Amino acid sequence: MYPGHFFYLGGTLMENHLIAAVRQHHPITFTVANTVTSGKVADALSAIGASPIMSAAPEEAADLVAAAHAVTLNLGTPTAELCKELTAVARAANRLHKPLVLDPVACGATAFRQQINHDLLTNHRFTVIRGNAGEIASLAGVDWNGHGIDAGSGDGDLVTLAQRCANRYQTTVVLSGPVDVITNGQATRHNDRGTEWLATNVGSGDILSSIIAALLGQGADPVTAGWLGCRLVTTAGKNATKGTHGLGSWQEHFLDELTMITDEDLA
Ligand SMILES: Nc1ncnc2c1ncn2[C@@H]1O[C@H](COP(=O)(O)OP(=O)(O)OP(=O)(O)O)[C@@H](O)[C@H]1O
Ligand SMILES: Cc1ncsc1CCO
Ligand SMILES: [Mg+2]
Repeated sequence: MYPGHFFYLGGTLMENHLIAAVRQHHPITFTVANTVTSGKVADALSAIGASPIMSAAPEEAADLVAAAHAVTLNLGTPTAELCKELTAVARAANRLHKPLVLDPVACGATAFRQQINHDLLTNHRFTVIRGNAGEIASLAGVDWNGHGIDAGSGDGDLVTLAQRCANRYQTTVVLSGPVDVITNGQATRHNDRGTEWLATNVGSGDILSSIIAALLGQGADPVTAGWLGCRLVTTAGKNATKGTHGLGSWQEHFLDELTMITDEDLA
């Protein structure tokens, strides 16, 4: 824990104060990013008040984890070389007790991605796994028609799916989509805000995963961080639709809304 971190108060975390705390303390949020959305994730983190840093060099993995308040492994563009980095970062995060988030992008799409995710989840402990329904189904070993980086389609109850994944890996799962499901296998929360622009925008999920890490870095418990991360992203996304003409203007408004968001907006 760090000075200024928030603790449980009478059993309830002061969710609203977490945003203020992030703006005041700027938790260093280290993302091993994908090569597509790295800049978008850094901008979104900066907009909410966090201090982003991205790196893919195993040589500095331990030093960066030591400096960071929380870490995200985003598996959007994996390579054999990057696997050294992923392992070094995950090992350091567990050793130094830093919150660790996994974004298993398109993990069911190829045997290569399946193997990397399997190895990471077998050898390291993750605080949160954040993925869409197709990704969480793949990790849970449930049949699903994934669609590249998108959720695709499948049968079954999303809460059961998320709980199964959480129990399998002893972690908290944030299953994102039109309704977000956040569960640690026992406690479960939902967030039903949003806009289809979030699905159209490439990297909304990547942004969400790293924002959840920033909230964990500020001392939030995993279910609270997952729920509040979803609430932040979907509220900013929804408010950004005003005066939007297309994806370009929505993206600009979205960053503005993330910057200006208030407790009343989130309520
Ligand atoms: N159809 C939708 N309607 C409303 N909100 C949505 C919809 N789809 C996704 N979202 C919101 O978008 C955010 C990102 O979730 P999503 O499931 O799209 O991630 P993802 O598929 O991993 O995205 P990406 O791969 O582009 O990073 C979540 O906060 C979720 O609530
Ligand atoms: C489009 C795309 N391809 C690999 S990662 C990525 C960004 C969404 O995660
Ligand atoms: Mg994704």
